[in-house]
Amino acid sequence: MLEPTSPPAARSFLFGRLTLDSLPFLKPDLEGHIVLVTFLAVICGGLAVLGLITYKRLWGYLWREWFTSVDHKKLGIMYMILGTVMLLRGFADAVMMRAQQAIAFGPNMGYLPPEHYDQIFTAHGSIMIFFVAMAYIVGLINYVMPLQIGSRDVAFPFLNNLSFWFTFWGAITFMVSLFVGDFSTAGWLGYPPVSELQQGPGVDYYIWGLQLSGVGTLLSGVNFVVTIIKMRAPGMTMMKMPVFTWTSLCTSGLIIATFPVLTATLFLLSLDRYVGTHFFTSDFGGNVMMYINLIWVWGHPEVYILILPIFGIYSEIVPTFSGKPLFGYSSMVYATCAIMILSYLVWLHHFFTMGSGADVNSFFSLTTMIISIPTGVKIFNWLFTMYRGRVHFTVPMLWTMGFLFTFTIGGMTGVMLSVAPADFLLHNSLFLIAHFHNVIIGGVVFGVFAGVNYWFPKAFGFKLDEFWGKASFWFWQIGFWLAFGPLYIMGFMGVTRRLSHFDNPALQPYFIVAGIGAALIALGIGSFIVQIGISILRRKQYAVGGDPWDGRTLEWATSSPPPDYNFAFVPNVHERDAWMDMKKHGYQRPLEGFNDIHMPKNTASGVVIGVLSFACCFGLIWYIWWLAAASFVGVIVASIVHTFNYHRDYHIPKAEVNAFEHSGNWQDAAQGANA
Ligand code: HEA
Ligand code: HEM
Ligand SMILES: [Cu+2]
Repeated sequence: MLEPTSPPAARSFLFGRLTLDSLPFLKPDLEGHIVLVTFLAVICGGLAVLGLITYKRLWGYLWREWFTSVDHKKLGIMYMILGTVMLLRGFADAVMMRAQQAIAFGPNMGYLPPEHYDQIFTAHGSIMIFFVAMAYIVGLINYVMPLQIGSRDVAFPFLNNLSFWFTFWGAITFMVSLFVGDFSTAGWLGYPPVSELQQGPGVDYYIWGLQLSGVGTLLSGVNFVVTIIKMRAPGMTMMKMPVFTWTSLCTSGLIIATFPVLTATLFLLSLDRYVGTHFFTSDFGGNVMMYINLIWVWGHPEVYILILPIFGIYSEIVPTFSGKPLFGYSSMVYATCAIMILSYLVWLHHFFTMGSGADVNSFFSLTTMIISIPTGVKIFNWLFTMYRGRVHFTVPMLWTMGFLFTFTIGGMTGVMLSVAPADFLLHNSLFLIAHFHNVIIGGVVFGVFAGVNYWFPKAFGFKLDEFWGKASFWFWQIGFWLAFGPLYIMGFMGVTRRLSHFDNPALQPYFIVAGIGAALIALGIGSFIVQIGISILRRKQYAVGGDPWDGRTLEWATSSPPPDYNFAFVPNVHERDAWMDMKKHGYQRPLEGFNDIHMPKNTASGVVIGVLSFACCFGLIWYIWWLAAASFVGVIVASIVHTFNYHRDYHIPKAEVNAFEHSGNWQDAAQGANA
């Protein structure tokens, strides 16, 4: 039997099992060269960025205004930047897989050996879920939700900063594995026995990267729930909350209930790997199915954690650009809650084929199908909102239309998979791969782009370029169908997932089309980056006021970008769509009578605890025990020291508030609407 760890001979006290052989870019083969080129590119790019920051003397500014910031708006933006950088990484992995599968037929083995291909799909899947989709979602909730409920920050601002750094260092852990050591080959959910028996540090990178970011996410979930429950503006009852806030609440509830399961499961897996227990392999009474159940008890709700806030984004965009209140507000809220609860009752649909028997399968089949009903309620509510509305086809609305079309099809193929007997044929086929990219790209990714285009003017005071926004949309939309349409077809023909080589040459044309689709998606990502760049260059021309879209919810009641304190006076809420209601009643922004505003102060503790936690994880990954122990003690000490910091708040003097409220930053609603 394989030993879970490498032979002790290669270990030293100082460096644990880290040796020069652990550096893949020193290996003289093709893979070594690929990693070397990537490594050099990253080093050069990194040095260029660091050099530029130093040259422009930005370090102090970044440290004071961003890294140590507890402002939910800045943290939100940092999450969005993290998500975008990781999207480039995750997409690079996808392109490598598409290139391999387009050429590896018959005698041609392609350019990636199987163990490398396996690392790539594992890294792609886990990066896309944890560091792209989750980072984007936590970022958007962070930015928008406190503004929507008329609050000045989240409930625990320091915790928010700490969450970000945990997530950030989790992402760095994954990135380091590219150049030092290797990565897990066990898939994005780390199934044993592979995850238990794979030698080397790969699985440990996976475990500790996810532990760091998982704790960060859990803390964000707690923060959001408390914020939404306790910090709403006066008059905003639960049933007057904006739908995005509702979906954020439900998602945070799901996070609180499921992420501890992930943490515990990965902890048990690390016991199996580090101290030789056997929770998840058959020796001594362990059981693989235990892991499969636990990981899906987290994994299935996770996909609804991703989609619920995105549904919230569409629920804000559709009414704004249809010039009507959302159709069926209450049914939207109840549907969200129903999905939240149902998402706990379906996890077994991921392993219908693993021997639960017909009765159990039927139960999970039915619960899965039932989720289509609240989801359908939402789809029809959006359509009825548009019906007889004056629909403006702005870029956010375009993404929304693309979502309605694409996601509905992806949802339907999900329902096909939920038919247990059909799943015996489709499980682990390319049909499954097409299903979930269909809902994740057509739902989550499109929604993030819709949300970014919608709220960007709020965050930066200027709109994003329309032409490049539309270009990005069409490249993604067409690229998606070319990339994943062939996978549906091949899935029906029985082609399974996670293959790095094929014998049947008849399949090659499908994979080539899929490759072309990925190329179009690359153009879509490129257009998005050009869109941001051009808009920054033309920011004067694209400048807008506080309320560029004639918005309905409170985030549009303040300036763009909002001041540190969000609202000089906390708004009073009387109706749903509070800001639209205020506008209808001839709201005038008060220009006098300001008070000092009590705000949380920035702190370096989050940065320090984040770095030390990463050092601890790195030590654990490489068996550098002194580093792990020292940095663990460091984390505890830094946390205790932080509790003795009594300078946690400050007041923005009323003179400063007064100056801002009279400044050129302000364009009032009426002006804003026409800007
Ligand atoms: C955002 C992510 C997301 C979302 C929203 C969904 C939504 C759904 N998923 Fe999917 N799914 C994944 C991400 C997601 N999934 C992932 C990542 C995997 C695979 C992981 C892996 O193995 O690696 C997976 C795998 C997966 C499986 C396992 C298959 C297998 O391993 O063999 C199944 C089986 O039941 C399934 C079903 C469904 C269903 C029924 C929905 C429903 O929620 C869809 C509901 C929506 C609609 C139906 C469309 C709109 C509705 C109407 C217009 C109303 C009318 C319609 C009807 C009455 C039918 N999914
Ligand atoms: C942008 C275009 C994308 C392309 C071209 C792409 C391509 C691929 C490919 C080729 C695979 C491997 C399929 C196989 O097993 O044979 C894969 C797997 C996967 N992808 Fe994507 N993907 C994209 C975006 C995304 C996004 C945005 C997410 C999630 C947010 C995602 C999540 C996953 C997951 C979870 C897996 C499964 C990994 C595993 O098997 O362990 N992908 N993708
Ligand atoms: Cu599921």
